[in-house]
Amino acid sequence: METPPPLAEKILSISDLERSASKTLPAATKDFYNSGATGQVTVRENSSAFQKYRLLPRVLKDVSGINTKISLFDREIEFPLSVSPAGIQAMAHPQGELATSRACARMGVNMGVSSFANHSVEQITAAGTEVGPIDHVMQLYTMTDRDKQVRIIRRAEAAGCKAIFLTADSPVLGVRYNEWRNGFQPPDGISYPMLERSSEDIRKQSHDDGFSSLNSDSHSWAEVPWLRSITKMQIWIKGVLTPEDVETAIEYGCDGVIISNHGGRQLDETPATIDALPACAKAARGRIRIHIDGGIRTGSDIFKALALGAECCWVGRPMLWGLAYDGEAGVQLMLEILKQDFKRCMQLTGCKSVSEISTASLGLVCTNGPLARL
Ligand SMILES: Cc1cc2nc3c(=O)[nH]c(=O)nc-3n(C[C@H](O)[C@H](O)[C@H](O)COP(=O)(O)O)c2cc1C
Ligand SMILES: CC(C)CC(=O)C(=O)O
Repeated sequence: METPPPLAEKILSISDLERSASKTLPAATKDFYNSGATGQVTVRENSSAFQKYRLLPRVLKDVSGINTKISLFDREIEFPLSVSPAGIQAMAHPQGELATSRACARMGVNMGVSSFANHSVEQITAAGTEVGPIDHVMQLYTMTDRDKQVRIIRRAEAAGCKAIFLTADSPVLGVRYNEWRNGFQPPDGISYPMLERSSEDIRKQSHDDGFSSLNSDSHSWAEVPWLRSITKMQIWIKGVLTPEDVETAIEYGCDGVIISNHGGRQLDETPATIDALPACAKAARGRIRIHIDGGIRTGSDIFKALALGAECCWVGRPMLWGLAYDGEAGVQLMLEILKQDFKRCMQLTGCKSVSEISTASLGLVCTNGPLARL
């Protein structure tokens, strides 16, 4: 009898991908990837908050030849999405970040490289650029060892990264019951080349202690002028949720902010990023780039985020699910699903280019009453 093809299951959506990938992962890895902090309130709300909004299509509009592209780092990307920096991708697939980089390049989107990557920034950028045009950004934590931090910055710059994404929401790790219950540690053989940590070093400590020993809890906005003084790369702040911090990022001359709660993995019960976005975008008044991540799982989520003021969205877990499902091809499938879904959403709402997406296409669901226009 013929054996069925290995990937016979039809993956049509990111939830299909999540379901299928989660079955293939060891329990502690699945929990590490999928869970968040404390009561998981923000993890859940990041996705469910999108449901407050309804799409208001304009009909009988010619949507042949629509254009989903946006411009970022002086280049066009295929649609307003890129892959967030997320650590320890080799647990999902041995090729980890190399596979992600290739898939992003093939699909014409950009990628964030985590400080906790399992391949070096040089290997990751090379893997993508061999496939096609792609820009990378280097994610950075404020570290206790400043020399090591400078080495990461120099290496990222030499490898062609366009920006530093300074993660600002993590002076310490969030309260993650799953990691503590499971005694989470990356499996043997997995290293952090950017942090100059061998697998042996990593396995001497709990994940939480390992993080605290590398990262400083005495960070401040003074990081920004310090970074400016040592690099020409753009400086973005990742983890902003308030208009006040958008204003401060502008004062400090940052190039962009990512409206992010770290996928609900840091402080639980922060607002869903889609709920934090409108006030942040309003405060920005076009003076700084506003991007968003957290809970984005469909093309209409991307559409709603753009309508509410984001220039581009980023996804973390969907990439990890893609990797676990089928390595590079799985990440490509994830991006293909979101791209096609976003394109259909634009066509069905009557938007021919990304610049036409606005609150005119959104309504807000009210508990007792008609849909409110924004
Ligand atoms: C397993 C995992 C590891 C992550 N590692 C990092 C990291 O090293 N640095 C960082 O700034 N954010 C990290 N993040 C957060 C992502 O960059 C991003 O903010 C988040 O995943 C977006 O939410 P989503 O997963 O719902 O798309 C990580 C997220 C996950 C799920
Ligand atoms: C590998 C981790 C320390 C990265 C992180 O920021 C996270 O788990 O959310």
